[in-house]
Amino acid sequence: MSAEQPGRRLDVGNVDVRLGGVQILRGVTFDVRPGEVFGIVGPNGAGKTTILNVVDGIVRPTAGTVRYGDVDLCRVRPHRMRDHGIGRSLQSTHYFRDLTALQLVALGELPNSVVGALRFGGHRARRAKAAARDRSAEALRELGLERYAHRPLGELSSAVQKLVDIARAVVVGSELLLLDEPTSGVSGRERGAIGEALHRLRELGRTIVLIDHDPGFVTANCDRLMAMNFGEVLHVGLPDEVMNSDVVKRSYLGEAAEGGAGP
Ligand SMILES: Nc1ncnc2c1ncn2[C@@H]1O[C@H](COP(=O)(O)OP(=O)(O)OP(=O)(O)O)[C@@H](O)[C@H]1O
Repeated sequence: MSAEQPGRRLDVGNVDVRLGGVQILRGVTFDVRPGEVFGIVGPNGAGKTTILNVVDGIVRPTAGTVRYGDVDLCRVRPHRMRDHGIGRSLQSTHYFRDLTALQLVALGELPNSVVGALRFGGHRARRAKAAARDRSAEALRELGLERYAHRPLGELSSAVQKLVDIARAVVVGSELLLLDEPTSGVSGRERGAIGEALHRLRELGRTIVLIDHDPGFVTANCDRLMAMNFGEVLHVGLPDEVMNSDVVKRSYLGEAAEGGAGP
């Protein structure tokens, strides 16, 4: 990407994580610039999801720093990340198949609706609920999904279900979106729709950190990539540079480095 957009930068510095006596992350350092799509790649168990868990406060680092602009995210509780503009997609929407697209997106507004009802009751609670509904409909529109608003998720294609959940993440966090495998379970043909949505979100000034296993998808849709293995960063840089670096080919692509198939 060229000149940096205005906005907040995510800075992860020297993060270690130990869980159950096992070292999961070691010295992980990277930054995500405002308005960029930043991809994290690596084999199963490399520590990718743990990084998203550290950023949104579900896992606390045993050492290191995580800052978003001037906010120390290590001091923010997970349910307060929304106050700092941070939203996250679900790995699967399977348990919500009976909800309509609009209802799933509105789950992102639930804390505001519930707080409104408990605090104010009656008329103001109804207003808070209507505002939540409007905001959810707007997030669906932002991703061109308004025609699915009243359809149950279970009737929609995997790609559209993923996009609806990304719209829910947008409702939760308006600035920084953490997307865990947005193309998993989505056919190659439909992945283009996910890529287009990422570009649209970026045009609207949102910053995206995503994990994905599809080298073609991340190369086509990310501004920069970070490759990991065994809880450590192997390489951060432009997609082609990372995917073609010797250390990544050896550690991540495995056989591909010797002329075989990739993951
Ligand atoms: N709560 C936990 N307690 C102990 N070990 C854990 C815990 N959570 C994750 N791990 C281990 O940490 C390592 C990294 O897991 P993580 O889910 O971050 O990897 P990943 O790169 O996202 O993998 P995948 O691509 O399969 O989702 C794995 O070996 C995993 O078994």
